Amino acid sequence: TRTSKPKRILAYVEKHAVPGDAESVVNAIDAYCSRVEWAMNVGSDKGKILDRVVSETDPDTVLELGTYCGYSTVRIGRLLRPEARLVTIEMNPDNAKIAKQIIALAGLNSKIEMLVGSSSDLIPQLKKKLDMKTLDLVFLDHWKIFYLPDTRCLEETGLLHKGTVLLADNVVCPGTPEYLKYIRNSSRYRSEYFPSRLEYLQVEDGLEKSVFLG
Ligand SMILES: COCc1ccccc1-c1cc(O)c2[nH]cnc(=O)c2c1
Ligand SMILES: [Mg+2]
Repeated sequence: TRTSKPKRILAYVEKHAVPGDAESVVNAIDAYCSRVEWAMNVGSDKGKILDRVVSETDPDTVLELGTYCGYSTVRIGRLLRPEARLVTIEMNPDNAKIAKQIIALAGLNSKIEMLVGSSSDLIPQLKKKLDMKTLDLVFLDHWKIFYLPDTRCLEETGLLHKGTVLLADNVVCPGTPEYLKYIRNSSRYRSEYFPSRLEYLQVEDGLEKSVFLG
């Protein structure tokens, strides 16, 4: 097929964003997806909550699960200090190709590394592959059935430290019942739900913030 939704989003960003201006990239994607065609970016309402959590955490190391077109990758990356690092994992190579171009256009290549593959395969390799000591922030925004197994894997690979923040998108819509049940009942986390709206729509959704207690 000639174009795909991610390709149409990239074309719109190339036309309307200012190269090197991450904010203009975020605004261009929101303009396109609110006016032309819906896409599963975290969006601006939940994005403002994401911004606040990122700023309060002020992380040196961030892991994003689920890149899609790179909207939240850029949204997070624009708030990071120059020496901070964000690793984002995307399993769809076509999406990864588009996201790489959107991240480059935002001028964030120096802070962001994209890995293409399954999170379950790549998480165990993070420690040695990227000399990842531990993660300060994890943004879960990929397939909902992977939230819990990937969280268990992060625990077991020693990538979480006392105070690591897990922030999960879509805990209401489409919903992540197993993940919520685990994280809210575990004595190893302190969780808080931030109600919001599904991106570009009036449907309820929200973010679950969970602090690892060690
Ligand atoms: C493909 O379903 C799209 C959809 C349809 C209806 C409601 C929600 C969603 C949705 C919203 C999101 O923010 C998402 N974030 C990450 N991975 C997703 O699969 C995802 C799905
Ligand atoms: Mg999402």
